[in-house]
Formats: sequence, C-alpha cells, structure tokens
Amino acid sequence: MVPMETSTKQSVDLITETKQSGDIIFRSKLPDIYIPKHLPLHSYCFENISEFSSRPCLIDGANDQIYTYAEVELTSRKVAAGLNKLGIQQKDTIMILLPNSPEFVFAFMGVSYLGAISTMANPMFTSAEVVKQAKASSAKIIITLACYVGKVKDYAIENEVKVICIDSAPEGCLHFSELTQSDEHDLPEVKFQPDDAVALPYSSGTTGMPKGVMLTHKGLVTSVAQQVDGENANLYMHSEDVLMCVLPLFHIYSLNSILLCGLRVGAAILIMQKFDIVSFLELIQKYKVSIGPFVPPIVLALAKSPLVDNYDLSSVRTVMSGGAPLGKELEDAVRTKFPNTKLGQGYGMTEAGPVLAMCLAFAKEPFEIKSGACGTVVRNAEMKIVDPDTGFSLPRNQPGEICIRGDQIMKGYLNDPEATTRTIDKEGWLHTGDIGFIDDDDELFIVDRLKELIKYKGFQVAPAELEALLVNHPNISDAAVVPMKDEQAGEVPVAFVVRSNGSTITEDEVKDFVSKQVIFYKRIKRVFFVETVPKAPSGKILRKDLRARLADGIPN
Ligand SMILES: CC(C)(COP(=O)(O)OP(=O)(O)OC[C@H]1O[C@@H](n2cnc3c(N)ncnc32)[C@H](O)[C@@H]1OP(=O)(O)O)[C@@H](O)C(=O)NCCC(=O)NCCSC(=O)/C=C/c1ccc(O)cc1
Repeated sequence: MVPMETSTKQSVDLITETKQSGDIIFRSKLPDIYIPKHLPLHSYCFENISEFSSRPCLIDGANDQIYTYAEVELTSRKVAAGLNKLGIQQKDTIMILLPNSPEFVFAFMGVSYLGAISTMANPMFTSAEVVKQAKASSAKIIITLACYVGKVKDYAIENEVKVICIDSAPEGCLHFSELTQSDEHDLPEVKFQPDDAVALPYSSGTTGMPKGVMLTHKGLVTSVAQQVDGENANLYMHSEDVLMCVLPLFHIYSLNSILLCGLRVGAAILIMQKFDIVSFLELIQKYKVSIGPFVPPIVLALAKSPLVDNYDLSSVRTVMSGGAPLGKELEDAVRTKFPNTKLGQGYGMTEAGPVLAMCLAFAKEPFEIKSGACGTVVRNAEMKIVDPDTGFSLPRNQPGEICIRGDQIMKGYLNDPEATTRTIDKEGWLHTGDIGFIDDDDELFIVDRLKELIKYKGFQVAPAELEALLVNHPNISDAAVVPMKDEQAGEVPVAFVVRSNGSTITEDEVKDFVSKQVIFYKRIKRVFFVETVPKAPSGKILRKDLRARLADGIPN
C-alpha cells in the first residue's frame, strides 16, 4: 500500500468545503489516502495477514473456540472450492441465512474468493420473507441451520436450490463440511473486475419495497479503507484489538464496520449469536473487548442496566453507535458513566456502502467532537446538503437532504434501474432521504427523515411492504404505515386503516393478520381506523400528515 497521506497532524487550514459547479461540497478533515480499489475484497482484507496469521481472528463466544487468521483464510478458500464443486460459478448468488457464527464468515469470504455474490437474510424472517429474497436474488444455494430449513424447503425443491446446513443436515440437505473439506487448490482462476458485486443486502432505500443493493469489491474495499486505512485512520483499530460482534452480520453495519474492518487490521472478532445482557457483559470482561460497535438499544442498556456495575469493562476504549439516532442525553449519560471510553456515532445506510460519516474522536490522532453529531464525512468522499425543494446545495448550519458521492456507494439496485436513478443522480450523488446539517466544525447532525423508512432498534421496516399486506385483507380498503416513537425500540410501525364498506374488523384482527406474515420487528403495534388515508393528487401517501397526527397525541 502506498499511503499518500503526508501528515497526520491536524491542520487548521485544511480545506473541508469547496465549490464545484455551484455546489457546496464538504470533505473530511483527514487527507485523502491511496485505496487499492483494484483488489478483490478478500485480497484486500487479507492483504496484511502475514503480520498476524497465527493471531486469533474469530472467537466463538458460544463455545470459546478460536480460529486464527491462517485458519479463517484457508477455510474460506476451501469453501470457495467446495461451492465451485457444487456448480457455483462467478457471479452466481448464494444466500447466507445464518445468525452470527464462524461459518457465516467462511461462507461470505468463500463466496468472495469465487467471484460470486452473497445475499444475506435474517434467519428469523418468515418463510415468505426468505423466499421472496431468495427468488429476487436468484440464489442458487442457501446456507443455513437445520431449524430454518422448513422455511425454504418447498422453494428449494421446486427450484432445484441446494440447502447446506452448518449443523446436522436433515434429509435432502448437504452438510457445510462438504465445503470446508474441499481441496483449496481446486479453485478455478477468477478474473475480478472492481465493479463486480460481492454482497447483495436488501434495503428499501428511500421508498418502496426492499431491493437488492449491489455492493461491489471496489465499493467495500473503499468503504473499509475510508474507516481503518491511512496513517491517521478515522476508525483506529489494530491487531491487538478485540471487536465485539453482537450486531447481526446479515446487516451491512456489522458485516462492514466489524467483520471486514476487523479482518483488514488483524483484530480478534468476538462473535455473539444473540444479544443477552449477562453473557454480553461476561464476554466483554473475559475477552477484554476493546471496541464495541453498537446500536442505541445496546448503548441504552450500558447506561441503564445495574448489572453493568458487576463487571470490569475497563478494556473498552471505543464505543460506536450507529444504525439509528442516539439522543444527546443518552450519549452524555454514557460518557459520564464510562469516562475512559471514547463514545461517538457513525452514520451509515446500506446503499451508501454503507458508511457516510464517522466520529473523528475515533481517529488515531483524535479530534474533539460534540454530543449528538453522527460524525464527519469519511475521507476520499464528498458530501453535500441539498434543499429538497430547489435542489440547490446549502451552506453550513442549514438543514437539507444529505447526499454523498464516492467509490464506496452501491452500484445500484438489482434489476431496478428506475429505483437506482431515483437514488443516484446523473452526477453520481446518492440521495439518502435523511435531513441534516453540517456545522462549523464539519460535524454532521441528522434532524429529520424525508424517506419512508421505520427503524426498530436499527432494523429496517419498509412501510410499503406492510401496506401491501394490509390492503390484501378483504376487510381493509386502504392503509398507511408510519413510525411511532418508542422508548425501547426508537420507532415502531403503526397503521392507519380504512375499513371496507360494512366491515367491523378490529385492531387485534389487523395486528394478527400482519404478525403471521412478518418477522417480529415488522409487527404493527397500533392500529388507528380512519375514513380516508391522506394522499397527494399523485396518489402518494402524505406520511408527514400522519406523523404529525401521532405527534399531536394518539388518534381515536
Ligand atoms: C441486539 C439488538 C439491539 C437487541 O436485540 P434483542 O434484545 O434480542 O431485541 P429484539 O427486539 O431485536 O428481538 C426481540 C425478539 O427477537 C428474538 N430474537 C432475536 N434474535 C434472536 C435469535 N438469534 N434467536 C432467537 N430469537 C431471537 C428475541 O428473543 C425477542 O423475542 P420476543 O421476546 O418474543 O419478542 C437487536 O435489535 C439488533 O441487533 N439490532 C441491530 C440491527 C442492525 O444491525 N441494524 C443495522 C442496519 S444497517 C445500517 O443501518 C448501517 C448503519 C451503519 C452505521 C455505522 C457504520 O459504521 C456502518 C453502518
């Protein structure tokens, strides 16, 4: 690697705001660096492995099993060879339907070695939700646990999709050892293009149904480099760090900012399958976790749970919160409780690759930051704030839509050019649907959301998906779903429902109808019956009006 960074010293006259074709563009306070964008993701992640090949790479929190870097790298190549033996070729898609586990990592990296694409799905999804994603992504193999096979069995048989289990494989399924016992030398020669997709997470973006987000080798390499590369890395981590990996790897936050960043620097990645406060605290103490990338509900638990005082958490030097907004009060409370820990926020969105902004207090040579900010735009990228009505870019301290440009953003949505052009404009700017401003110190503050999205504990809920289910009910003629504030979850989905003529359908009936079809976090928490759903002449639901009604007090 040839770092082009000449100085890591903070310079007061660094130009972080420039004008280009009339646009006001913001950049990081950190200088741009050389990023090896030509490398495939796995080569980039394991580029420096010789420095730490015998160090722990993955620690399985469930059974204390440790896999070294050499083992993880070799097993990933074996998985690639095994997938190839099963007929998987470059550009084919594999579905990873797994909770956090070492096998998740072997599968994801193995798929990368083969030039194939991983689509990750929440194993708690209902059968309909999994099948929808498997179908849309044309997944050829599904890697899962025996207890989830029932969700995909019929689909797999009808479509000749192979199912591989990482535990005991039921009849008709293969065992993961078929992959890990392959000869790594049987890997075919793969010619990688930087713009080839490697990951296909699903996200609804600013509007509509969940869509496949094509993240490329170049995009993910760039995103990881923006965080952990350079003499003065923005998110400083190294091979002696232990990263807590409790956030689900099937979402891009954990996949990118924990797994891929951790691999790049040679850190130990401590895998937890499910959040449970006692085991979480025990594992932090036992393995001396130093970096905790979390979401606000976990930060809340750290601030509020009396159990925290029973453990020695002094090894934790960095706590990052992302995935949903962290209130200033909570941030201050945690800071007071853990004075020796750096706490700050990162701002990500699946489509943006995902990281747009990162707290500069996490840099190797840290900057002063303010509570409530979600970081400063990452290096090697451009950010602008756009007036949603006029499209003009705005100066500091004026809120508008946050837009980002750089090699890290998605290539586009799979098979959806219309949604892609709605999100990435002709000049390459990705429009986030979030409203924020940049202050005099280059810190970004998010203040509102233009997009429809609901965030339950950092999990995405797409209103359009729930509305489509609701209007399918014979006793419902129209429906709109919006977020309602919730202390535990941040937001929960609630529905405004128009009954069909003469129908007496009740709130519980509506809730049950939806609950049967969706994962737990998409369940509708309240139903408000209305005469009509407010709509613009174009037919677009006026969600702002409904959100305002909720803010004024519970309707009905
Ligand atoms: C760990 C959390 C915070 C809390 O988990 P929980 O305490 O189990 O609560 P849940 O509400 O999630 O789960 C509740 C239910 O699910 C059940 N459950 C739950 N996982 C299980 C299980 N593995 N088995 C079996 N039952 C289970 C659980 O038992 C429970 O069941 P029940 O009591 O019947 O309702 C969990 O909500 C969580 O992982 N949230 C994070 C989601 C997430 O990663 N989002 C990121 C999206 S991508 C993005 O925004 C990117 C931003 C980004 C930002 C910065 C960056 O640097 C980069 C990126």
